[in-house]
Amino acid sequence: MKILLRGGRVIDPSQALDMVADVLVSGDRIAAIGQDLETDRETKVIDVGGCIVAPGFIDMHVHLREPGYEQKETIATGTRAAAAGGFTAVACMPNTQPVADSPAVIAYIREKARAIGVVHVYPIGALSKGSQGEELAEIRDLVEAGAVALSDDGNPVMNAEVMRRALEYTRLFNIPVISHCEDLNLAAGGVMHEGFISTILGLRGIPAAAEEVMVARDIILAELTGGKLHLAHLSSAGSLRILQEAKSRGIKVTAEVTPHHLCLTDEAVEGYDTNTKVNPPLRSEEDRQALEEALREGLVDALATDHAPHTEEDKDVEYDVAPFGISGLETAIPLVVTRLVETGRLSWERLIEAWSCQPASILNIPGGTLKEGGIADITVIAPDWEKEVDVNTFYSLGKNSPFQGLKLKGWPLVTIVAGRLVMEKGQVLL
Ligand SMILES: NC(=O)N[C@@H](CC(=O)O)C(=O)O
Ligand SMILES: [Zn+2]
Ligand SMILES: [Zn+2]
Repeated sequence: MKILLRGGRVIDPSQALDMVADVLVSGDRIAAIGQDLETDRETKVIDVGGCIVAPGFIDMHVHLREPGYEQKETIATGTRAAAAGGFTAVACMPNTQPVADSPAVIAYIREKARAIGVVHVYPIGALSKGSQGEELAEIRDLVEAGAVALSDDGNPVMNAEVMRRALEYTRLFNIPVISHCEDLNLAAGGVMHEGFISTILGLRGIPAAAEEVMVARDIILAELTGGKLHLAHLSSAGSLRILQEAKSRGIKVTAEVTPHHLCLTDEAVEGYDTNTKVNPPLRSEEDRQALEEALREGLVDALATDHAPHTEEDKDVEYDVAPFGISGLETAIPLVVTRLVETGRLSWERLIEAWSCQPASILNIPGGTLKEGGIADITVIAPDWEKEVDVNTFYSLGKNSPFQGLKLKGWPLVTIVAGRLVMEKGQVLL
């Protein structure tokens, strides 16, 4: 099977490539990039004139919910949501039931993904047993089973000594520790950003400091141990100042931001829509602008959705008791394209670097490049394709999006995974 993507703007930051060209896929590999490539009768030709052709987007932070919470999402539905959203690979968080703290759960996820998934799935192992933050998980076993990183995401690691040992031990395997930075005592029962709006709405706030003190702590521990630290879903300007200082001193730390923290602020909570309830919370406009700038300049390395699907039942309750999370995979790319790329605040090159090259490099997984001979994971985006977000068309079981009804441009047009056409014009083909 061959596929020819004809006449797109091919942007591959890994090779400093930005030109109008054809891309030929043969089997599971990139066969050639060039002008007017020849085709034979077996080649499926897709006209991508006016579109962006990029190395496959990798979402390094998703919650697939399986095993245990299959009513929220499954590996089958979550990977289809990823393909529909323009992603060729996802890394999935271990806060399942049971928690992915054993080789058996990691193996289960990988096997299920191989059998019925439509994009690559890289499991992240739990850092501590049951993600309780007390006793380290069997890290060697998790890595041998295929975990690409360790995290207790969903929960912070409150015990600094446990975090220290995780950062120390993971050095042996050269994998990152992904930290959900939240001091639970400071966050204490909060449900949104602590500020003027939380006061007006009468909702309990989570101060930015709850994140920032943990960012500072984890960076200090990364320096102490030499371990690789990756900071998940950063939300505040203060976190970025600490990150800046750490990077300027050469500490091994990387960071990600989400589309929702780049596109919304705490003002979105004003209608008490529980789909705006997310952890960390949507923060102030000043924070949002700082995140945008940090992504643009490369202080923040990567974009990630933190796709956190929940059922309508889960979310159809009072703001105070609703679970945290946004179903993000199927709006992520058009949100960032519409708000940041089309407005000239983020280049295509930087977008692709942050959502393809960097995640591959941070997790040390295949992808992030269109090099000839490499695996054919490709994302095509149609910058001019405009349509409204409709959660009813999501492949994800999680319809919990605060972006319902929003008109966006720059939808993903084609997703190719290991040479297989898995999505065309928004329709998943497998
Ligand atoms: N981000 C969220 O609001 N929710 C995540 C947990 C997490 O990423 O911390 C979830 O698992 O639902
Ligand atoms: Zn988290
Ligand atoms: Zn998460």
